[in-house]
Amino acid sequence: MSGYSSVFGKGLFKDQVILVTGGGTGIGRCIAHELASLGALVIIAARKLDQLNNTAKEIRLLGGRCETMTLNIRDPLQAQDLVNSLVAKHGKLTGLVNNAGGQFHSPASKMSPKGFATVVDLNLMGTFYLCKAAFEGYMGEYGGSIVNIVAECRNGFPGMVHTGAARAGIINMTKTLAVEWGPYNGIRINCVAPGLILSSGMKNYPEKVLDGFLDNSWLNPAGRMGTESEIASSVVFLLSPAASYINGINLPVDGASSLSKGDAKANSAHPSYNPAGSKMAPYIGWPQQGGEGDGGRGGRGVLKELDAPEPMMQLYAKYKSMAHKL
Ligand SMILES: CCCCCCCCCCC/C=C/C(=O)SCCNC(=O)CCNC(=O)[C@H](O)C(C)(C)COP(=O)(O)OP(=O)(O)OC[C@H]1O[C@@H](n2cnc3c(N)ncnc32)[C@H](O)[C@@H]1OP(=O)(O)O
Ligand SMILES: NC(=O)C1=CN([C@@H]2O[C@H](COP(=O)(O)OP(=O)(O)OC[C@H]3O[C@@H](n4cnc5c(N)ncnc54)[C@H](OP(=O)(O)O)[C@@H]3O)[C@@H](O)[C@H]2O)C=CC1
Repeated sequence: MSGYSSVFGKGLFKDQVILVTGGGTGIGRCIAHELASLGALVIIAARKLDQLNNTAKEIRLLGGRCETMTLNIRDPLQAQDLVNSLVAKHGKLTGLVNNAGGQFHSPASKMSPKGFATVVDLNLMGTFYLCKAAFEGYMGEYGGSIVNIVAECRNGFPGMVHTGAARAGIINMTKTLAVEWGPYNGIRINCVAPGLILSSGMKNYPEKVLDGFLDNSWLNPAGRMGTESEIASSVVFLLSPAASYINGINLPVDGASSLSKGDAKANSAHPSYNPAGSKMAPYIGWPQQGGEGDGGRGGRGVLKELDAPEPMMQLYAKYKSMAHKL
């Protein structure tokens, strides 16, 4: 169609040098492919060089540009060195995707302090090191765009308290950096929060946990897991000039599963797990006008506290009998 000009096209990132951490596998690999197909020179970095080289080879075979560098994101000096040598070689670092990360499944009650700290160190600290290195090594002077891959955690993260805390920290850090760094030649920094994604990352989980992920599909309005491409396309958008006025956001890409999550089973390993119902007394704000006997049904001239199907009314009556008395 004539008269329209869209940034979306093969040359979208043609002058860009974009670093993708964890770009050898899974979601990072898919992001690297997508960016290279749109013209970027993609630098993929992680610990295992063989995986990185395989991905770089795939990209080059398809006509894209990709280089590899080894990196442990838990080491701030490695992050700094990598950015400095990359900028020395290519003259710029216009984009950064902090995708490397992960965790293990464990109820909080069974998690050691070191296990918690390890995952916070990997995800939260690792992301901070790379952001800071990119700012100091290039973006602070010339601008750029950063996307942090987190995990959907808006309702907490039952079964993975460490990563929920770390990712929430990244989301908040992102907001702060958007404000602090926006004025530096328009740095933009945003998050993408994947829900359950069919990716190589799933290989890290034992069968029982995977069964739990699959079981959870009924809580997901999409009725399915997501794809790596669904994450990559969101990253492409946020890195692109089409998102030039978007800064400091977190974009959940989860089929709305985080809006419907209610995974009370996640802590079932603890001996005090009580499937019969919570022992925490509910708070009910209605005045105790009808007494407890009517279960909030009204009648005898008093206010009806709840208008619901009978099974819910019975539950409400139970809650009323447990309720905090103020
Ligand atoms: C249940 C239903 C929920 C439904 C809703 C879900 C919606 C979203 C789902 C999101 C799913 C997420 C998927 C992904 O993220 S895929 C990416 C996957 N990749 C990974 O996760 C790999 C991550 N793992 C690692 O990188 C490392 O294992 C890790 C960094 C975590 C640890 O490596 P490190 O070598 O540093 O650790 P150590 O072995 O030295 O151990 C340090 C302490 O941590 C404890 N630990 C480590 N692993 C485990 C484990 N599997 N279980 C328990 N504890 C563990 C270890 O014991 C050490 O502590 P202690 O010395 O005190 O014992
Ligand atoms: N798949 C899913 O359902 C979800 C994934 N996520 C997140 O998305 C991101 C990508 O996950 P996914 O592709 O599924 O899983 P993968 O396990 O395939 O990807 C993780 C990548 O991170 C790299 N990595 C891990 N630790 C380090 C480190 N210390 N330094 C440098 N690189 C590291 C790994 O490479 P190497 O081992 O070579 O270092 C690997 O390439 C992760 O942050 C993950 O937690 C979030 C929510 C859901």
